[in-house]
Amino acid sequence: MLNILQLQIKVLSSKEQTLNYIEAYLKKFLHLQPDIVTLPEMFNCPYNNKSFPLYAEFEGDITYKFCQNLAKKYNIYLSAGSIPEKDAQNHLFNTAYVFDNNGNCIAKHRKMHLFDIDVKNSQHFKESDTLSAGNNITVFDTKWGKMGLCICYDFRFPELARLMVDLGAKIILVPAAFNMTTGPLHWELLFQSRAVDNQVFTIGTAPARNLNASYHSYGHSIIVSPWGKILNQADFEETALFTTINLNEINLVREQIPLLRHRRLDIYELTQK
Ligand SMILES: NC(=O)CCC(=O)C(=O)O
Repeated sequence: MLNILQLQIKVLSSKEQTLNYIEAYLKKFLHLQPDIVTLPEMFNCPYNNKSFPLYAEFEGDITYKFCQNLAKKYNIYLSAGSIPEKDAQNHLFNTAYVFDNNGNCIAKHRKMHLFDIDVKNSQHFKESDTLSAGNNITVFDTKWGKMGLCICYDFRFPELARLMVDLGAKIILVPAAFNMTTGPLHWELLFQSRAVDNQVFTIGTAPARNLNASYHSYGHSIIVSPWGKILNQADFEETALFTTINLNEINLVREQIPLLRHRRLDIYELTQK
């Protein structure tokens, strides 16, 4: 059994205030004894290209340290959403970290597929105006087994999820911030599809909607079982989702519907370069 707490928080314009707020908000739910706490994509920065360079931090700076301490202080695994990260060459990345309950960083993922879309008379966003793409598939060990980590638009690519599962991931963590055009159509569908195809738990954590922000998050943080069942889902407001999952469900569904074994790997293969 694994207790998951997803914090669908609002992103404030002051980074310091957001970090303080996260700690205060988390404290309200600690009595539930979460094992893993998850945060949204770009949780310390308004989601827009103007803000990414302004809020960006080197690895090990204030937000990183805050997350490390939070994990250790409250004895939780923290999937620390994502933040704008800068490197020594001043490249910016959309980067997700996971910390264990001793505050050790056990995973780092730089968003591989940048969110560049242009829907006619509707949602336009071009992350590549400011951000560079990461090049690594991220699967990491925990005491509950292997988990995969990707960020929002990354999750649209079924090849990535399948490669994570081939590397042993049993849960896929997705800090995300879908929008009001694609969210209502694709959000649930994607989390259920990836869960059903790969027979894993999928966990998407989004920011709460802020109508004063330039980008309106769809919210709807979600957790789906390997059967494809939505176990819990938020609406758009600030909230915390607490869900207990049974990892045995992965084996059960895989024994009863042996999709991964039934693949015709003699005919086709998916390989990582
Ligand atoms: N932040 C993102 O990557 C947004 C992805 C999104 O909204 C989509 O439709 O995909």
